[in-house]
Amino acid sequence: MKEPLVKLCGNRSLADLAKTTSSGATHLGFIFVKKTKRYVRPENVGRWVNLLRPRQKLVGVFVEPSIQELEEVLHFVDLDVIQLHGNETVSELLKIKEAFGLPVWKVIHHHKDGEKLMEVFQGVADGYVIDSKVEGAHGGTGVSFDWEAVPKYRDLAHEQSVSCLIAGGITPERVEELMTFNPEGIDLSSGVEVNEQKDIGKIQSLMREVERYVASIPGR
Ligand SMILES: O=C(O)c1ccccc1NCC(=O)[C@H](O)[C@H](O)COP(=O)(O)O
Repeated sequence: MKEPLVKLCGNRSLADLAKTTSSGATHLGFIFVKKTKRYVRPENVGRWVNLLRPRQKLVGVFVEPSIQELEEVLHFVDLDVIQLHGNETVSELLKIKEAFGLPVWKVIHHHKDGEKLMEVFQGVADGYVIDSKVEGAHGGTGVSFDWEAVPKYRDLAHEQSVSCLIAGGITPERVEELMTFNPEGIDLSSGVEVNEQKDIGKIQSLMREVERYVASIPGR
């Protein structure tokens, strides 16, 4: 078992980013989906990351973006990963990979055919984020799915030799329970927020739980 990837997503301000970068998170996420509550302007994100020079990988979250939309963001922000959080097709993923040469993570909204959908993206997606399916929303809902399903998603991604992060309603209080299913990585937004801002206390208590889990891995 390896140390889990930790993605802190939905950074909305320089203050949020200062808190998330100071944690041991491996990935920091930004929502570039217009008309959603965590949308951030790419020019602002470009400025923030230059001020902070984060060591962590930067992930841009999009829903069915056009190539032009992606170009506009990448002009300002040097993303490490493009995360597609909508109903994108294999051919759309291929076009995006060809256009930018960046790793593309596909979000699978957990449902009974989630595994079949991962098979469809085999050899194309460079990673997966498994999130809850909530009517009328794409992500950042604070709603979790049945974590009994985590091992099957993790193993399928492992067979494809790509990463798999679990998202949806994870909180510092519940992360210990989630870790019993040995996810490769976790992705949080609402669970480390208070009043729509990232909360340093919640981030620190999340990272303490993750460290406790890491310390319990045999051979450490
Ligand atoms: O966060 C949003 O507002 C959002 C909007 C549209 C598409 C995706 C969005 N969030 C994606 C994320 O990566 C979240 O981290 C993930 O869904 C987990 O969210 P939460 O349940 O709040 O921890």
